[in-house]
Amino acid sequence: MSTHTQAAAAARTRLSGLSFTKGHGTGNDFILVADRDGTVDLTAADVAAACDRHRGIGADGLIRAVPSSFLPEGRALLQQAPDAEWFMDYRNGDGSVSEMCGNGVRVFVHFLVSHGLIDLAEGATVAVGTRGGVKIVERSADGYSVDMGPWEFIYPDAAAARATDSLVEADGLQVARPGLSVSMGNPHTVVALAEIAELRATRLFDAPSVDPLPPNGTNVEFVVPHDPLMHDGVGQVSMRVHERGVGETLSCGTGACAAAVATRFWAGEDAPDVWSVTVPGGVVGVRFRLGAGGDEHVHLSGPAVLVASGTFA
Ligand SMILES: N[C@@H](CCC[C@H](N)C(=O)O)C(=O)O
Repeated sequence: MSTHTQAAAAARTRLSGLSFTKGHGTGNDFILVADRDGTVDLTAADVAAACDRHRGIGADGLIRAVPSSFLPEGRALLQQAPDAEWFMDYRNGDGSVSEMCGNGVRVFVHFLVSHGLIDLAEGATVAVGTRGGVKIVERSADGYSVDMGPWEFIYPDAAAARATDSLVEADGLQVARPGLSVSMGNPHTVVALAEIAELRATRLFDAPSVDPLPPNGTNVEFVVPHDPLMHDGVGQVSMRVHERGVGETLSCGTGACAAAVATRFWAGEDAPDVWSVTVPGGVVGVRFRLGAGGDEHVHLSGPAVLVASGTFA
């Protein structure tokens, strides 16, 4: 047996008997595991085996729902937000950790509600602990809306000078394109393309090359601003994404936020504060609003769907 096969077999043994639920937000899919007493210890190999689309359940990522009090980073968050009872322990499909997942946090809250772990009426909010800080999630009539907090440029000096911060190459694109790197807690590099045909022709099986690569790697979004850019006062973009630690996904919530940040920046002063981002798996909404501290927050809205529950054999 190869080393890889042995590691996968060992991971399957460790996962055996674990209950899970499968869910998605606009096609960005997750395995969700409830860990009420903080005893589920998953290695990167376990997560990769579970997310394997041929030999596992298959998913873009795995989310462990664990009381914040069981994790050092959760306990630190509880000091400032004692109501952030549950922590979203998010891992990418390759087992790596990310700071934040915008689609995942909606599906996470829907999982908590559906499993009776929290009560959340329509219009009510819940505080969720994440590695990217506490996020406030509101239940709406058709999904959830998340206050993702403030955004930042990863290279603020380049953005202030309206200079290119990186060059991005991908299969199917003839020449390297300028990228704008935005942090939503996790890193993103956004590239504008002129036409939908170009977006379709871009091949995202392999990771695009980004030079320079932000210090912790990056998720790469290719966006096409619609023409006209606005419809009924709402900015419109189409997007495809190659996610760090995953590959191409049908949707990325933090990526949609970064795409709206970048397109609004490129569009200038008259650009709207409300955006509709079309991804291969559906449509998510992005809205910019002032937070209580006077800084600008990004709000992400979209659906959350649970499709099946089971137990690892
Ligand atoms: N799909 C997610 C983002 C998941 C994390 C990302 N791959 C990273 O490594 O930062 C989303 O909906 O935001």
